[in-house]
Amino acid sequence: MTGDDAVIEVSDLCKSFVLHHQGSVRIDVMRGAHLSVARGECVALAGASGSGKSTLMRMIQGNYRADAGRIMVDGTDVARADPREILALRRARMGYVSQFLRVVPRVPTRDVVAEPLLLNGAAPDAARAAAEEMLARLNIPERLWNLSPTTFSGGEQQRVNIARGFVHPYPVLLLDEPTASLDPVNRDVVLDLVRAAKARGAAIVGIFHDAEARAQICDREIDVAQFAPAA
Ligand SMILES: Nc1ncnc2c1ncn2[C@@H]1O[C@H](COP(=O)(O)OP(=O)(O)OP(=O)(O)O)[C@@H](O)[C@H]1O
Repeated sequence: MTGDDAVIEVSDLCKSFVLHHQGSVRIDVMRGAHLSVARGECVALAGASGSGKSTLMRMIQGNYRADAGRIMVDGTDVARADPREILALRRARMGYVSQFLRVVPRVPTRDVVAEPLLLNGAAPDAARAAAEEMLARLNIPERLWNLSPTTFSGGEQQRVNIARGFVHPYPVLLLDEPTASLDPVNRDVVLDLVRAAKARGAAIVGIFHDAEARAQICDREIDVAQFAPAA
């Protein structure tokens, strides 16, 4: 694949952490990391625990700052973008699904899921209807839709997160263990959502400890350990 058709293009990426409260110890996590993801492709970040999968994903998301290198995401260099540009990218073009739900307390589940559509200009009725369809698809009982998801079970919260991540057609999706706490039925729903996102052209980067899920939906695996400075 050439860089021209890549939606995500990471190059020469370096990251170390300095532990200021522990004698300023420096941990070099990666040097010269690179990654290319095209439209419609799902790439898994693989590698042993501690090799830097989450760190790389958080840098693509703009949560961790890169020490050097480029992180092009749908035309924006996240490594150099200011916070406003990163927020704009996340709002319209880069969805993120983690295992854990973080929401404003007391907002009903239906509104939590509709929010990405409303932020992107959808009409309230259409956004609510799309949110309900997604919640039904992910088997969240209708009696829960008016409640805040803060008291939901781990698997329910994860499904609300997934509904929120897939309700808007983001061209880029970052998935951090999206099937971790799910039963087989809901896991298959999520795998179908990923397949549909690929079919509409989304570029996806994911961390999947579930090897079978990874085999079903990922086109390639990148072993992040190859970017370790000592390697
Ligand atoms: N915020 C942080 N501050 C300091 N060190 C960090 C931070 N985040 C990650 N690290 C270090 O960076 C290295 C890579 O961690 P990371 O969480 O990216 O690995 P991982 O491959 O995702 O691991 P796992 O599969 O166990 O989740 C580890 O040595 C970790 O201690």
